[in-house]
Amino acid sequence: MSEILTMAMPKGRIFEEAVELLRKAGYSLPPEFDDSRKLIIDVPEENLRFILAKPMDVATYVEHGVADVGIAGKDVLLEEERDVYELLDLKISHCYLAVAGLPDTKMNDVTPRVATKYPNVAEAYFREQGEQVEIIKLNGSIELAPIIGLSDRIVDIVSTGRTMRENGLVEYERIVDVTSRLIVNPVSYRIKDEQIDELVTRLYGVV
Ligand SMILES: Nc1ncnc2c1ncn2[C@@H]1O[C@H](COP(=O)(O)OP(=O)(O)OP(=O)(O)O)[C@@H](O)[C@H]1O
Ligand SMILES: O=P(O)(O)OC[C@H]1O[C@H](OP(=O)(O)OP(=O)(O)O)[C@H](O)[C@@H]1O
Repeated sequence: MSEILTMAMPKGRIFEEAVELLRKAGYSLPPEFDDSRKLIIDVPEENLRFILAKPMDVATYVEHGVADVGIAGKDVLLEEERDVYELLDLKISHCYLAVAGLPDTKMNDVTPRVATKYPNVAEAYFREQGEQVEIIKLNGSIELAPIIGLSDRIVDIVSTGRTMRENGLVEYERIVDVTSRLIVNPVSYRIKDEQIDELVTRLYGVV
């Protein structure tokens, strides 16, 4: 009998797609996955335990080994740089990170300000461009920042482009494409290699 594998799942918009993918891969997940406020869901028939975390925290649980594997957006992995291995591109929750701002505006020459939920990604991007900027960390509604005069630019997720459009912003540069990834704790990968390989194989077959 193999050990229980603990998987950290991101609550929010990735969750539904991730559950659908796991079901496609043949995992039988109970109705609790469709409508519940539970943060831990055990599925003993599959030898799986699911923990439901904030998307930005998934890699933290996996790095610390309280979850063996997890599903996280590439945006989170780039921002957090956690000590985890990326095993598979699940090709769900497609979007990209971009620099945006009000149309036909230049960055302030003296103190260009960039608002974002992704301070590390933004910092690294502008450093590579040779531009020194002040990063302003926000937790959401990032598109507000240039409209209200808090920043010259934003670095944020774009999917359909609707939020930018409806708030009168334009895209200046595309930074990186984002999809969700299956990640693993390096120690778990050694100890529970057979179970994890099976998970990867089954998911690989349906992505
Ligand atoms: N508009 C989008 N379309 C598709 N995928 C997105 C979009 N926005 C974010 N994502 C992806 O989904 C992940 C989780 O986004 P979600 O909005 O559910 O979480 P969050 O914004 O961190 O949570 P919260 O809004 O509760 O603070 C992101 O890390 C990213 O990979
Ligand atoms: O291109 P679109 O399809 O419009 O999607 C992009 C929007 O989605 C995300 O916001 P979210 O809904 O997570 O809101 P928040 O940033 O305020 O949390 C992202 O931060 C953008 O604002």
